[in-house]
Amino acid sequence: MSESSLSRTALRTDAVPCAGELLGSLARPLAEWLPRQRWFAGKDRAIGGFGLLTATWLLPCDGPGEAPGLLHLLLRARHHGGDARSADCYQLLLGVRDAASPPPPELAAALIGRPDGGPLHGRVVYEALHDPLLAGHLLQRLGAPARVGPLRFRREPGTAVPMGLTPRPLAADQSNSSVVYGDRYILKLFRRVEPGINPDLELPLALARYGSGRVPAPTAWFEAEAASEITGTATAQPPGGGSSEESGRTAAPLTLGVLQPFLTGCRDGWQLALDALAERRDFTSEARGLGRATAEVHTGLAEALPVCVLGRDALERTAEAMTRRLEAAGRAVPELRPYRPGLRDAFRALAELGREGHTCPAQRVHGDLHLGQVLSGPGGRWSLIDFEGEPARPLPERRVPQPVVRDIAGMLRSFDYAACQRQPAEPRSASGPAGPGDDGFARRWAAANRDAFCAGYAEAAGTDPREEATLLRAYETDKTVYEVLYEARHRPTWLHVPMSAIRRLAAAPVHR
Ligand SMILES: Nc1ncnc2c1ncn2[C@@H]1O[C@H](COP(=O)(O)OP(=O)(O)O)[C@@H](O)[C@H]1O
Ligand SMILES: O=P(O)(O)O[C@H]1O[C@H](CO)[C@@H](O[C@H]2O[C@H](CO)[C@@H](O)[C@H](O)[C@H]2O)[C@H](O)[C@H]1O
Repeated sequence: MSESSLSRTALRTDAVPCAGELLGSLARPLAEWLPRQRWFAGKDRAIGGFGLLTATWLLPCDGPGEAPGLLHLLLRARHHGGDARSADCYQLLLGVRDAASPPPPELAAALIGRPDGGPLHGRVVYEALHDPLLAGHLLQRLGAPARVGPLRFRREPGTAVPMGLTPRPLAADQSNSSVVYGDRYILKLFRRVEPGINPDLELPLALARYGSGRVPAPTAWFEAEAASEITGTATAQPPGGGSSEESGRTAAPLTLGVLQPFLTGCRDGWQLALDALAERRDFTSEARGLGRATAEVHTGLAEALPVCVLGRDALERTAEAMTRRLEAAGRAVPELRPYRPGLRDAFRALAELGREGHTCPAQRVHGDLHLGQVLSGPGGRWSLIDFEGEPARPLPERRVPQPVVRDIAGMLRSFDYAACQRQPAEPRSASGPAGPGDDGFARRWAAANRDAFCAGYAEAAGTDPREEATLLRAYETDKTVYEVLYEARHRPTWLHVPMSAIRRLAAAPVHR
């Protein structure tokens, strides 16, 4: 969470009595469990303390032997040595059972721990989404718009949510957590949350209301209300942690989860691309269709949401921001440092474009488009999902209108990523994917699909992104820098994938 949004976030611990003690009893198990979660952003630093923003019983846990309780928490995890303003805010849904009737063995992997003292003493807490009883209860809540303490459950008018669908948590390696209900709906629970509507609700809702058939339309969602008053504070430290004081106000509600139809019979673009590569099969017809689908979504977003034009100042500021991201990534990833001078040229050329009087239309975009974010359904029809944007960027930044080439650059990078996968005939490396130089086929395959994607985009949009070479180059460079940081943090054995593109981009002259 950014400093400014954090300081505006008020505390709402009124929904649960003894919130401070509650947090105190959870601090130790959470300090061990949180850093192991894929969606936890602060893996590189120890947790220094927690602050509770809201705590809400969605199902009370009343006494020994009772049915499981469902406890909703929004808490801040402060990094060791950092202050409250550098803390991230996370959403947790905890199952709570009496230790005398603990969760059944099939929930063993979902166990978080046994709180020591406080109101949860003698209880077992675990990931609620893995418990069919509790995941089912959440669906009921989504089907019946209501307020529960600081939480508000909402449903799109004219929709209904069927009850009794069997839940299963999605096993995918995700930035958030999802549950599929009876293969009919999928609920995405956002993990690291910030004040403001999440673009993964805002954009699909706007597109669906506009009439786009390229996105699953949100059926229901829930959010934490903006609190106008500071109602209290509760902090707790894990073992060895320091102290923190928190206070503030918030203006915007936080989007916490979105329910949307589950698209059955689909495969994601990443799997399809890898299959095509493994079978040495042409993929250009699919890539062309994907370009068309992307252009249609862009047209819908431009119709449904505000657009603007980036002039000299805005293009210069964009180039500066890209340069700052490059410098920051260079500080974090030493491998990137030698290539910075060549990469900066791409950003300089963008600023120069602005100074020469060029302008560029900007609008809301997907923000993190890649082959894993597109699903191919019956007849090969593409749908786009996950409009959250790059999870590491502050939410206000993700909601700013941008040139459409940002998404195009993302997808072009993805074809390059796919081409870095080792061919099945070769032994699979335990240390991540191979390099793009493995064979000429993969390199040609990526180039052909990058072209086909742009051609498809041009067919539907009427403008060919390849004609905006300076813009595209700057955005592709910026995306690759982001990927370097992402891989260094999350999948170090994949770091060489964006690094091979960095070498190419840094060496190739920038043509204007
Ligand atoms: N509406 C949907 N229908 C079918 N599968 C979906 C749908 N939405 C998401 N998925 C599946 O769930 C996975 C994770 O969803 P995503 O929105 O990308 O989550 P995250 O932001 O956590 O990465 C996707 O890769 C896709 O396989
Ligand atoms: O899908 P997410 O919203 O979690 O996006 C993040 O993770 C992606 C990886 O899962 C990452 O994408 C990068 O790897 C992909 C292959 O796994 C590749 O297709 C993309 O082009 C590449 O950027 C994405 O950057 C990150 O934000």
